[in-house]
Amino acid sequence: MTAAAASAHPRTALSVNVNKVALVRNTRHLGIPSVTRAAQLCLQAGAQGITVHPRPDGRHVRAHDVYELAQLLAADWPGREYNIEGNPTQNLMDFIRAVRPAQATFVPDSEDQFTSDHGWTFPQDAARLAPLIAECHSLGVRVSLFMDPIPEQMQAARDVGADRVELYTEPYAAAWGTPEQEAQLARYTAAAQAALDAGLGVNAGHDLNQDNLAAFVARVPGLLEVSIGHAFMADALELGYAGAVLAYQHCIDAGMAQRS
Ligand SMILES: CC(=O)[C@@H](O)[C@H](O)COP(=O)(O)O
Ligand SMILES: NCC(=O)COP(=O)(O)O
Repeated sequence: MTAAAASAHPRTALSVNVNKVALVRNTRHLGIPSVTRAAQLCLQAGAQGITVHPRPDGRHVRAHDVYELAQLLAADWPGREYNIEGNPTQNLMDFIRAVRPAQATFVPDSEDQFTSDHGWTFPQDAARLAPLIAECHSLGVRVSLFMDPIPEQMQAARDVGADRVELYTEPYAAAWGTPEQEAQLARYTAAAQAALDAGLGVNAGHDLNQDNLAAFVARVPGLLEVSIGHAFMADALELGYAGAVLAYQHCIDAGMAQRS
């Protein structure tokens, strides 16, 4: 990538989601594998951030993890970002008020949801999100809204006060390697451009992996951050945390090199 191109496109940041380390840890009362050690090793290897999604049922990341990770990042990694995800009408705001992370990602999940599978919808969700977004801003916290890749929804996300959107990428991942792959990429490219046109930053996440990441980075304009957990941790079981960070950074750099 030329220097001019590099300066034109900020490098897409990798935020490692450590939910699944906590999931395994919770299957015994031994405290291993350590969530904070996983984060430390990922940050040492160059990850630009750590993401957690402390769901109300405590199935994986729990309150103590949220606070321990906040202490780790503040003490050892002041330049890296902490991204806390959740539903702001459930338990998320208590964590945001206590921790004041770099970013809060609002996700419209129900308490017993298997995993995140949809974004916010406007105008229906605007009235209840606006004051919560304003409160995050008063605390100095950036707000990203988890969104489906629908261009027509992006201006409304901006109008409610969001700084960024996180494009929900499961449909893209599910189409990878099928005849639908290109159509999905075009869908996310259009949604990202609409977000940029509305003055939003663009994040992305859910089911991104080493196979589908480079093409996404190459084609989706203005991609500031990808948050990756499930596939990352599956790869880390084979590569180690540092090896997985390097592998995913390689995918990001390969995608950056293909950007026009
Ligand atoms: C919002 C999203 O897509 C993921 O960040 C979410 O954290 C996945 O949650 P689980 O790890 O509980 O599947
Ligand atoms: N916001 C997406 C995220 O943090 C991790 O999603 P996944 O890679 O576990 O699907």
